[in-house]
Amino acid sequence: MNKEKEKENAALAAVAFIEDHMVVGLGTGSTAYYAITAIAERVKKGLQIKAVPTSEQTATLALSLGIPLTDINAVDVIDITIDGADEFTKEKYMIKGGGGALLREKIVAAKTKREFIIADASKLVDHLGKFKLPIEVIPFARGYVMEELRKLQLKAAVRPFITDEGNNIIDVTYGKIEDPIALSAQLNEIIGVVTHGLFINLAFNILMGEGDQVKVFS
Ligand SMILES: O=C[C@H](O)[C@H](O)[C@H](O)COP(=O)(O)O
Repeated sequence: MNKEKEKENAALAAVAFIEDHMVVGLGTGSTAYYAITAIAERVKKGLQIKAVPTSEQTATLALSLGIPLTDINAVDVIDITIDGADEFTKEKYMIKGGGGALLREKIVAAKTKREFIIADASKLVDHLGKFKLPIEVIPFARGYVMEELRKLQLKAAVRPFITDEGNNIIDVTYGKIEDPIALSAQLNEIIGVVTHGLFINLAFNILMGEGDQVKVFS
């Protein structure tokens, strides 16, 4: 079974949870793409939802497919969000932000009742850290944060990319993250860090396509 089919199967399983009148968060990336196109198909058939996009890229895609959008600040709660991940463990710890959308994705996830993460089987890892951890920093703090990471003897590089919020991203090589909860707290303490790509206690279910099955981590 190929990776794209696994992504699509996971996406279709998640989209089945969407009901009329829900506020739906739309993720970003190549896996979320399958969910967005499946949602658009249901909207064409009469499904009534309002959607909150997690990036400008997703907003453009959703609008082009006829999915009605709303402002995140105009809703009290988001019922369901469907988003991808760069890596995840069976404890539902994740790294996100490979596509640079981590900040809005994290805000949307925090405001969501049921966050469904969809992925192909290659994203499941025993320990996070093979994927470089994205850290979003305000441009003014870029040099300072790089220096702080250097002091910790970490390999870090500024990504040639500006986020939707006008910030920079620093990708940090960890190799193996022993304690994601402690690392998350440590990174949040660095002045100038807006957020980082560690998502902890934010997924309701992870739906992973594996062969022609969809495995659920809850
Ligand atoms: O910033 C991007 C997001 O966190 C994506 O959800 C993540 O990078 C996974 O993307 P993909 O589904 O393309 O692997």
